[in-house]
Amino acid sequence: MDVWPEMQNLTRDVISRAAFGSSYHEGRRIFQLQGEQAECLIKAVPTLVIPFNWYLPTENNRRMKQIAREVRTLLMGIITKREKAIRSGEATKDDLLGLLLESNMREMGQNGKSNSSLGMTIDEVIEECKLFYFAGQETTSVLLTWTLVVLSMHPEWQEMAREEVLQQFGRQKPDFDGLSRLKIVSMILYEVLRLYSPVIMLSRRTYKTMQLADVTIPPGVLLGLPILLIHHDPVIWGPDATEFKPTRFSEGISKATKNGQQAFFPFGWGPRICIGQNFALLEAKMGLSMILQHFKFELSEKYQHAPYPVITVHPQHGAPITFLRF
Ligand code: HEM
Repeated sequence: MDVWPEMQNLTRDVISRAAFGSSYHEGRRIFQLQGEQAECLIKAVPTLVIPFNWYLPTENNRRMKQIAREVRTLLMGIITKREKAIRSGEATKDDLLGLLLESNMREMGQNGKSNSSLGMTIDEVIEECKLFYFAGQETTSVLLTWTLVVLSMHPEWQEMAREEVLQQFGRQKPDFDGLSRLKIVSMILYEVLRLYSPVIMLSRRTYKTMQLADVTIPPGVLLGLPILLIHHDPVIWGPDATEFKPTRFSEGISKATKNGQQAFFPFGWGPRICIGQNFALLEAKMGLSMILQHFKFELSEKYQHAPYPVITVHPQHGAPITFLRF
């Protein structure tokens, strides 16, 4: 089976339930559209050097605007339904959207104005929802897909991970405490995040003159932080930088590099570090543990190794893997 769409469905379902309380089916169209939007964006990137190209009514630009409108309408529907349910006391408030709306309504209420500058506008709530839909699933499905591919290529690590999982949980459903104790599985996930960082690059703009070693950077300069490149640099990781070697993380992240340099940042760094990193790692450990508990797996003959970036690193020709129940 091609595990790539399967992992996408899994992580969509998880984020949909955790963040929006709705089932995967309710968000299905939004996910399809967000995926198509990412493809359109990638197509548009080479044309951005043409001045004002962004505003031209090209087919790609028109489709992007259409998608943005449709996603907005769909999210608006979910939000208004939820606002009504909160007001009538019918809604559960333990998912992200519930918490966001409830706190927003309280904020607005306390300030006695519906347009209080302290609350969020409906557009801001929509933007937060879009970000969580995208940030919360695409990245984690990529992590799980590459983990299954890499463990198929390295059956000895697959077996070690399975042994650890079976020792911890047997055939029982994994729980939070047990998942936090999985050492080999964590090392494997870190190594996959290093070699196949779902996000390949971050950007930052200087807001004042900055000094970087002996380079002075004026305000307003856009800097690219090439995560994937740094994660593969032999100067930092050693001559085996491109090899799958989870043992480099056996004493934690800070000891994984050659001279203790902070060079592992798949979730970003600083004040804007990924808000969902613990959620993502827990989800990946849970998904992987449940697969390892029940299946052995290997790459199908049809598999072609071709990681390529569509905002995150996708397997270009899918990830066909054969599963054997045991
Ligand atoms: C393997 C999985 C994931 C990876 C590799 C990842 C990676 C990242 C990265 C690199 C950033 C940008 C940080 C920066 O600009 O410095 C980010 C931001 C963000 N991520 Fe994740 N992420 C993952 C999973 C998740 C999940 C599961 C959620 C939600 C539950 C999530 C929500 C967010 C949000 C909301 C932001 C924006 C934070 C901000 O701008 O302040 N991410 N993520």
